[in-house]
Amino acid sequence: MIDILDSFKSNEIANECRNAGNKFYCERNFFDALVKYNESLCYAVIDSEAVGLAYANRSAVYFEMKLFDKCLKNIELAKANNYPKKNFHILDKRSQKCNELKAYSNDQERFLENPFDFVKLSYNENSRLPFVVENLELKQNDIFGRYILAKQDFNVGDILAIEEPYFKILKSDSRYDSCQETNKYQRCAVCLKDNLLDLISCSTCSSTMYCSQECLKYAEKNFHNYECAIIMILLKSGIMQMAMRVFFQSLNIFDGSISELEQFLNNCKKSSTSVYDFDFSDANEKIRAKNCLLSAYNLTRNDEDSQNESPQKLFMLHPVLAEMWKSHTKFITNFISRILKIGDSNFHGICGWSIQKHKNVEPEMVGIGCYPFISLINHACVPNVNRIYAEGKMFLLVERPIMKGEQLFDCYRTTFFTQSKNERQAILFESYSFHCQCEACIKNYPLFHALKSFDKKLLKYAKKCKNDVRKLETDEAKKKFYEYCAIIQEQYFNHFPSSEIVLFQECLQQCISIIIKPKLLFP
Ligand SMILES: C[S@@+](CC[C@H](N)C(=O)[O-])C[C@H]1O[C@@H](n2cnc3c(N)ncnc32)[C@H](O)[C@@H]1O
Repeated sequence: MIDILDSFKSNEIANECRNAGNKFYCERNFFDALVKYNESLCYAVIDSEAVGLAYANRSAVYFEMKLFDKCLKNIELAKANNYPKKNFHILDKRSQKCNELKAYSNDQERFLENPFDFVKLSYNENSRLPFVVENLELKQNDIFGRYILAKQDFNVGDILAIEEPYFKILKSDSRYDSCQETNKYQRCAVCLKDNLLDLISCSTCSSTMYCSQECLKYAEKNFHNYECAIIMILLKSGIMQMAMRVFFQSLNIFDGSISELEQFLNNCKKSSTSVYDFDFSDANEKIRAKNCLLSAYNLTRNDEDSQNESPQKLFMLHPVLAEMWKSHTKFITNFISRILKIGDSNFHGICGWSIQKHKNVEPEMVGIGCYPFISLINHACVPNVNRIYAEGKMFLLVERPIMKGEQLFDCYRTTFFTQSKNERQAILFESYSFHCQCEACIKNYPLFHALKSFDKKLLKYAKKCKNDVRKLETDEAKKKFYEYCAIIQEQYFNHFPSSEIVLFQECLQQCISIIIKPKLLFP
């Protein structure tokens, strides 16, 4: 059973974690050392020596990693946070060495590339939705519900949207596939970035860290004011954690007034409200928050299987929430139940790349997010766009040519060349209650091994590219990305589906992974 008290500070645990970190440090396992030092920092009682010791030990790792600015910053933090004065000379010596070496080396900086220097919208932005290109429009029909239509031709490699979720949570629950229990000590609870593990702790609980004072203040204002006291239970509550986050953030838009939140939602009952009804270029934070709430609250949901878990137990753990529950039981029950139903078909797992060397091979699950624009895109087993995550944002990459008047389709779970039509139809119906009628399902496209080839020489080249692509350096991957886009664009109209095109599409995805992956890795 999870104990709510487990989430509070304890110098005994802080010391244990620091000792465990020291063992990793001696083995030069710097990643695990930093994770343990972060855990130690999180458990350390505010204003105690344990806080300073955790920062000091982190500075030692950054020194070894030649991350001199981070080392110096952590030395300052150690000194400002009760590191024993009698040992200041150790930090002063490290600081001096750091400054000497720093003058000769800016080696590490070249690894800190921002993926969004490469990943940019390919066309003018929509003036009201600055994260989406302008020549797309929202439509609706009986088969698909809402859908997104292209108002111009788009080419392979184009980027049509870069969406950042307003509602998102960091997951630290290993019951989820590839999600690490220690994520809470590896990533910022607000922006989900790792900041090379240079995180600061919540001053009250022992399970929440941030990459900056800005993120810490944002959390305290927007959700952590409620979450802090019940964080251990929330972290283990599965998708309920996300529903509760949406509730807390929504409540804080109205400065904690549940009556105002209820009234606001009652006044905006129009069920078809989508991102296209709002102006997201408005810089006013409150207006943006209300727009995000309404565009998430009106995402499609399947009301058929109605019974969801009640959040009552969670509300009873917190005096302010317990009062709210008593006065607004029906509203809260309906709100949480609606978010859970919306989540079933709309929330996306957020993937990220570990900065630990041996774990940087496959993306890991980092969190859950709500992306109200990307959620308007329907499924096809033969998609024309691909959803890709980088630094908590999701971008839409065109992976086969899209003609003016065509609908955008992404792939929810099943692609035509890896699963048979029957399998795909069963999975989609069970998870989303629709019968897929995409071109792959109607024309019964073959599985990969049965796909036709149209040019033996090109097929040989595609296989070689597929083999070599993982080993590319970032600059080579950027060049190859454009080469593969051009091949797919040129061959698509006469030769899709074919082995060559599917292989080049896979190469394209690999190139993007190489471009967006962190380069500075910890042993
Ligand atoms: C993420 S939403 C997509 C946008 C949705 N059409 C809307 O109106 O908001 C997912 C839901 O859209 C519908 N959907 C998605 N792909 C579909 C398809 N290929 N055929 C029919 N319905 C589809 C299903 O109801 C599914 O649960």
